[in-house]
Amino acid sequence: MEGKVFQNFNVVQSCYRQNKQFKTRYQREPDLFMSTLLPCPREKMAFNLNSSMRAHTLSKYQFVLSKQRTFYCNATSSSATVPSLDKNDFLKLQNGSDIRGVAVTGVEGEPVSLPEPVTEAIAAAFGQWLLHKKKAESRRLRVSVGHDSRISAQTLLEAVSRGLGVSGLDVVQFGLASTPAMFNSTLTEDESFLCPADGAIMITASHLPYNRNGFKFFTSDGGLGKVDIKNILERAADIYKKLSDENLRKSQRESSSITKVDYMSVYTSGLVKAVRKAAGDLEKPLEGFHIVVDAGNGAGGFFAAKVLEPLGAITSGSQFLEPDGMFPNHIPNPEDKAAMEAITKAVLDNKADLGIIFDTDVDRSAAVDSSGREFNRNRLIALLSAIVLEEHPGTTIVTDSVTSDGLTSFIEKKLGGKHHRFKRGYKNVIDEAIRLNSVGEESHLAIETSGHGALKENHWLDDGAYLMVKILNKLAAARAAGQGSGSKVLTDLVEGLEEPKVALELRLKIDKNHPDLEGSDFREYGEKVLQHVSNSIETNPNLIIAPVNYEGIRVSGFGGWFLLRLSLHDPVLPLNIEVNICIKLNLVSVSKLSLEFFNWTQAQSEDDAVKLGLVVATTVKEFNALDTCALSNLTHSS
Ligand SMILES: O=P(O)(O)OC[C@H]1O[C@H](O)[C@H](O)[C@@H](O)[C@@H]1O
Repeated sequence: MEGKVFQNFNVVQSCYRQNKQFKTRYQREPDLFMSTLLPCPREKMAFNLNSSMRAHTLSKYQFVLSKQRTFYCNATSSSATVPSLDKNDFLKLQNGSDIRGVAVTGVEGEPVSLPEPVTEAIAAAFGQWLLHKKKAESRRLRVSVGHDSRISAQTLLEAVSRGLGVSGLDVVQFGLASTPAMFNSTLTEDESFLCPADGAIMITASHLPYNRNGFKFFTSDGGLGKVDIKNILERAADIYKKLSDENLRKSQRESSSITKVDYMSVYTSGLVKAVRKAAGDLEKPLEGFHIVVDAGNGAGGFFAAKVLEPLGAITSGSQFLEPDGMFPNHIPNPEDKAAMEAITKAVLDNKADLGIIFDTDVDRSAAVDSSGREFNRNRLIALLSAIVLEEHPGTTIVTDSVTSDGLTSFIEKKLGGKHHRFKRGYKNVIDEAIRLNSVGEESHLAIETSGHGALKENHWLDDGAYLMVKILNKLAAARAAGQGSGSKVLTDLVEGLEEPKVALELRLKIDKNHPDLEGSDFREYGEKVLQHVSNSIETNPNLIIAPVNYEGIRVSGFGGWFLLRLSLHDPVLPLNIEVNICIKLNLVSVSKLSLEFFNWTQAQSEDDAVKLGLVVATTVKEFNALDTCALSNLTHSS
């Protein structure tokens, strides 16, 4: 592996140079350090504007002039003011285990909630949190920072780097990167790439619209969870307040080195090595395979040129590989219908063996076989389960709560594994798999219908690219064993998976301001709705409440099931309904398996879905704060 540090420069505030000893002392005492060193708002805003402009201008020439250069950013006065924000404003930026907000103007009714000063405070807070966590380290800490293709990426990258500098941490900028690569950088042992990083920040808002952005944080223990994110936002609110303290006007800033590193080359070479190893150390195990990639103009374009091509695959027909934060072609999201249609079309048009699609920051993925069948949602889980259960017979597969009944019988009856249907939320699913292992139940795969999937062998990292590597391994191994080419080996692996005829998700909004909430939290109201549905259904002889269920209420009946639960983030009760009428095939002569028969089963399934919808509509009708329009549309569609 060749070390490629292609740019290295230091951002040093001249006024701080005399305080070298200060730095060493306060590195160990972050709170004191922060309260003493934070600059005043006016200086700060000026610093933001000047430093980012100067850094930008200089960096253009640094590539040409030298590999290493030190320059100074002096804060000057400005009339700009930092908007007044309190702890609640910061806490509103939490989205489960991520931070998300509006980073640029342009969408009516969506004011910017993640401006540069807020970003700086959040990054400084992460630095402070990391210093606290790594108290025992005697050396200076470093944090890697990467971003996806969003139009606000560069501005936020600069603000994050300044914020980390405020906390006295060194910054290693990776540029365009994937979320899993950022986590990986906390594990890689290679000093020439300044790895391992003590912490990593990915600037991304996954598949959300162009005006949004946000952050994911990692240490070598994995992604930070909800509790730590809340802690960081609380710290950020305090830091931000101190930024407005006029008494700190004369404060000085820590020096911080910022180094740019081409880390994606390390990460991608790891993926290439994994496939070669699985194929018995063949240099080009995918030679002759035609695989098209759709990156949706996110960060995943690297997969074609840096992973597939070195392995020998033909990638012509790949599309939307260039980063473009306006996402002009489709949303980079395997859960999006238009996105899946686009990759399916590319596979069919190019007569490719396989199609691969990523979300914006490559922590999710899906695939399409040569006939245009999607490996997505339950079918992707079934495929990965089949691969993992071949390697680890009997292992437990942990999934989210909206997986189908057909998947359970496929995993348990066909593959001989155990299906543990847990909660929605990739972090919940991964943490549950880790917990199971810790109490002696072996689990090697945690995967969501959203396309987030993590393997024990890959440090429980939800990596869309690594999921695809597992699929490529299967293709390459089958070819090496002379078991034919193309994607048939994959399609055969999911043979027997029973898929629903009807699968729908309705998202029923709770009006947070409705008087029926009586000032209470929407979650409390949502829980009341769920309790009421449960009580009403208990006595219904046509319906069975799932005895083991980890969120909301899951009910079977009318040839299918529904799950009503509280959204992880929004004032919404998502309702999933799936129906697959079961016909005993031995009672139906093969001649009847015609289009007519297919249409009949479809119509029956739709009727059953409506019946399940009606059950919910009837039981929730007294809850006036719940918007049931989507349910009415369904039940009146029959
Ligand atoms: O609860 P919901 O609103 O349906 O959202 C649930 C989803 O939220 C985010 O997108 C997470 O990344 C997913 O892991 C999770 O499944």
